[in-house]
Amino acid sequence: MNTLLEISGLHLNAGKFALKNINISMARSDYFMVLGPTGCGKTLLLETIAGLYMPAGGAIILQGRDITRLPPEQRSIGLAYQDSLLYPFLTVKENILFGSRGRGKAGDPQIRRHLEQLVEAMNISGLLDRYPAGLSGGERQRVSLARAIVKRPPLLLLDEPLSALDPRTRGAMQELLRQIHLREGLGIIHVTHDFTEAMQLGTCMAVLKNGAIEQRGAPCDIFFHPATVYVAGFLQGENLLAGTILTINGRRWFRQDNGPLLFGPLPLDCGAAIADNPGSQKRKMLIRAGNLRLGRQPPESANSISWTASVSRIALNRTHADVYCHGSGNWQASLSLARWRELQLSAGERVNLWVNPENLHIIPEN
Ligand SMILES: Nc1ncnc2c1ncn2[C@@H]1O[C@H](COP(=O)(O)OP(=O)(O)OP(=O)(O)O)[C@@H](O)[C@H]1O
Repeated sequence: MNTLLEISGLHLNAGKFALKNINISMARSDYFMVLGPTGCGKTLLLETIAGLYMPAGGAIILQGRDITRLPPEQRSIGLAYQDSLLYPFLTVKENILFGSRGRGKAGDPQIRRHLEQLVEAMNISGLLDRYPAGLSGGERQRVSLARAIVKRPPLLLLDEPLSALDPRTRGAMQELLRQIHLREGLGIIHVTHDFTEAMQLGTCMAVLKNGAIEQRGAPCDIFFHPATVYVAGFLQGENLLAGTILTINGRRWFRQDNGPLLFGPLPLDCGAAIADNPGSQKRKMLIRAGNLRLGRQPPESANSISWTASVSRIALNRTHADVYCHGSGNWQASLSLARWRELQLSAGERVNLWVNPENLHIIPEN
């Protein structure tokens, strides 16, 4: 891997809060999402990388250079916040060039040329002579992004850059960020509490819990294979069952607590939790709603684990329908709109639910 940023054993004390043993390794081609609930330390992490806080321990290496103790202006890192303040008495153009002006680089022909390309690509060339007061939220956000990247930093840090935008502007900004990432060739660390955004943009992801990284990996992998109940909960894991792992004739099964269902045989790779720690122990099992199948007829495959339940309600979304059922527990299945229209389901109806063993994921209880 062509490493852009290597953070190892980073510790930061901030009053009663601490960032603990943060390890991140990313390439220039990575779009790294940091995900977590409010107060878990996302902003502090970005600000420590940017140099606004001095860590108590650990190292931050950017492009092979140890920047751990350097002041922010010597780090070559761009930082943009959700509500980045623009200077009200400066035009958009002056705002974008502000940092460069302070360092005597605003007249640099390379920066000027880059500014022209950037404002064109970000669709803000018509705003350059305006003042921040009359700009919309989406326009302000694009201006603060342009300010953060005009000097072509190798690393861009974004703190919830999309959360104040309406869904349509957010979609357009996501596309813009993707293009900037590819075209400008800069690594991005993007902080959010929205896991859909993390799934849509990220090539890698870290989930934070109380100042420490709880899980790190590819977004899709974390989505289907959360390592802990905390991560499964934060990623809104839909069917999270409590139960026990049993060994029957040398094969492992999951028995649902307070219910009749037995799931298995479990595949060997259904979660490190069992391989490491076999025996009859308490576990959680996750079935993502998209992996829970639903129909009027039982499944055709003999390998599927199936049971019956009643439809309690149906919630329509833009791209799919969530069908909530009750029977041997509470269940949520996600159907494509085409499948939902084909089935013509109604509340109270009896249906078959089923899941294939390869879609069962086991998580330790704690
Ligand atoms: N300078 C500081 N001194 C002391 N405590 C701080 C400081 N900055 C932040 N904190 C505390 O550290 C914790 C983490 O804050 P941080 O802003 O990093 O959270 P966050 O994950 O970004 O939250 P949000 O999603 O709400 O922005 C919070 O409890 C916050 O009050």
